[in-house]
Amino acid sequence: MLLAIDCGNTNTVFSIWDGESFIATWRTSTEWQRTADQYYVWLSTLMRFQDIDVVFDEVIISSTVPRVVFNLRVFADRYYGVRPLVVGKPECLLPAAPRVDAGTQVGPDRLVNTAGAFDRHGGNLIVVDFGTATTFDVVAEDGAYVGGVISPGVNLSLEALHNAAAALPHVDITKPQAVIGTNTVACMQSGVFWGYIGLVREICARIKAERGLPMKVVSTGGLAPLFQQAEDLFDAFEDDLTMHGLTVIHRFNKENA
Ligand SMILES: Nc1ncnc2c1ncn2[C@@H]1O[C@H](COP(=O)(O)OP(=O)(O)O)[C@@H](O)[C@H]1O
Ligand SMILES: CC(C)(COP(=O)(O)O)[C@@H](O)C(=O)NCCC(=O)O
Ligand SMILES: [K+]
Repeated sequence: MLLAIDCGNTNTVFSIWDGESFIATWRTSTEWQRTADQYYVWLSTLMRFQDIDVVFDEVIISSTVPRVVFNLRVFADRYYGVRPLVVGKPECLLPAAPRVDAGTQVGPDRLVNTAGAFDRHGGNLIVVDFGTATTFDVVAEDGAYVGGVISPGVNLSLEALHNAAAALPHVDITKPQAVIGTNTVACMQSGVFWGYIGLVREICARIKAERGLPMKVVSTGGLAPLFQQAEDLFDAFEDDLTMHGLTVIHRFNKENA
């Protein structure tokens, strides 16, 4: 049984893959201080609660937060006797090598999204991931990551307004009824929500023009559902894209080890 761990800057997701489907998925906040023992107590409690009695013989990790990887490695080793595969490390093979500037460290989540999206849709894709940051990953014809765009995340933008302006409150994002807000909260939600609609439309159009090709746009990440219901920006929405990518990379490494 495979345990797949996707650690973003805000949330860490654990999924159990039985070779054909995910039998369970749990989410916790990302905290680099969390120890191997704390991960185990948390995960084993949830597994018992859902009557899931499985043994992990493989673990794969993607982490945008380098500091958490050490404790996740200890967790895999101490409790399951497994040496995990860590995306971005030299020993973890990728189905297609990224084509970027020499010395660039591409975020592992972006490499994983690329592998997952190419497996499902083939090449010439834009993957938009609404996580802590909003990232655009450009996937070439052959499945290679060839660059992209990093924008501030939706919640990060709202937090920045709140932190920098004394009179602006903490606000949760939602789709506003109108563009013209008639109170402070509505004004802030409108600025961020409709601003993001414009950002996504403009960036995707420019990427397509730069590549000179028709491209499919796939969305994923914690806040993707909010934008999926809003406008015709995406050809597909996949909330499990990163997890799927982890299983693709895991399979590729097994087949090519
Ligand atoms: N179901 C949800 N509803 C509302 N906000 C969410 C939900 N899931 C995640 N978020 C928020 O969306 C943002 C991105 O989350 P996530 O995709 O988990 O980020 P990351 O992968 O960078 O850790 C975070 O600010 C998080 O608080
Ligand atoms: C851009 C990111 C911060 C996005 O992280 P996330 O929103 O998934 O937490 C992450 O992919 C990262 O740290 N990337 C390294 C730089 C790069 O990808 O070019
Ligand atoms: K992201």
